[in-house]
Amino acid sequence: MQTPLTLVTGFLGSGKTTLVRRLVAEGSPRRRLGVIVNEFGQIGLDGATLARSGHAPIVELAGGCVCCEAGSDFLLAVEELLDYHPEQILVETSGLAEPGGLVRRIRAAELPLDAIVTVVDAANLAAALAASPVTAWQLRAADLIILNKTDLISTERCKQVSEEVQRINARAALVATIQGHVPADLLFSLQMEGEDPPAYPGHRTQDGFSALTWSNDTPLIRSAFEQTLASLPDRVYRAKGLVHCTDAPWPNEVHHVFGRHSLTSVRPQRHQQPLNRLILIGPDLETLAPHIVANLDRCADTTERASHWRQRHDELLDQ
Ligand SMILES: Nc1nc2c(ncn2[C@@H]2O[C@H](COP(=O)(O)OP(=O)(O)OP(=O)(O)O)[C@@H](O)[C@H]2O)c(=O)[nH]1
Repeated sequence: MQTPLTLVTGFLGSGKTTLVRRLVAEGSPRRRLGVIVNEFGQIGLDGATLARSGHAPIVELAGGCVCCEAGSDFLLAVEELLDYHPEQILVETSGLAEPGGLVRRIRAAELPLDAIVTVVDAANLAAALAASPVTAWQLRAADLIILNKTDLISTERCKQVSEEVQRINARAALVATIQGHVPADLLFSLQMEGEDPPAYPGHRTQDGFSALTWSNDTPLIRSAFEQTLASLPDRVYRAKGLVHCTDAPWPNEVHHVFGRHSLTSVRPQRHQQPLNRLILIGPDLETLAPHIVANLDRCADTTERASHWRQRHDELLDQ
């Protein structure tokens, strides 16, 4: 029997990696997982995040949506993963992928597809729907909708958002979650019903989204960096990356989703090059790029403090 696939989709920052990370960390009863993770930006970050969470084999496809630019590499990624003999393959699409195009590829390759799972940021559904038609396509394609981040809204609001989601897709099962907490058994017992979602070729060019990559090799002043994140233009819907600040030796995983940001300290890695990197995603970021890059560059700490930090950082890693 061929290894079945489950697609995990959902708009930028909705919590797809959080869900997959949990499944990888907790493992799935009876199923050895393999993961394909697709990123819109040129630098893949989610693969490293997932690798820190467990032992499942992971293949990363960066630099475009798996339904279009990265599509030709998708089958190669499946083949690569099959060398590890997984019993279930999770495919995490980029936040801008439209599932119909990917389903078409999967069907053409005669791979078994179990179900499409769509993760929704319950606190930002309206913003995501306004940001791109992809949000509604992802919802309509779903067999299971995971209404995530319900900790950020009231019970009353959660009910309204559930109703809105059900107006878009009345067929899918709906589960409200915090941090993508869904039992693996529920997720892997799904079977696709109904017709395949339609494909929307060329959706990326119509959307006008772009990814801006920023990196540098000097540790940052935390307060300045946080201030810069807080004042990012509204059009930057999503930013993520890994940065080092001079107040601590550990790197920080950075997330920014529709104006809300967080920095979480993670395990250090030796000789990480570049020291800091951030990917920012939104429509037509080219015009904003010089301003954003200048503000981020200004967060670098002084040469003297940076050299102290490097010494402390290297000593710590040598211990
Ligand atoms: N408050 C809250 N934050 C959450 C929840 N789930 C995820 N997050 C946070 O939301 C941010 C984005 O989560 P990810 O899992 O990286 O989202 P994603 O959909 O994989 O993002 P992209 O791959 O960039 O589209 C991170 O800071 C998560 O910690 C939740 O239930 N509640």
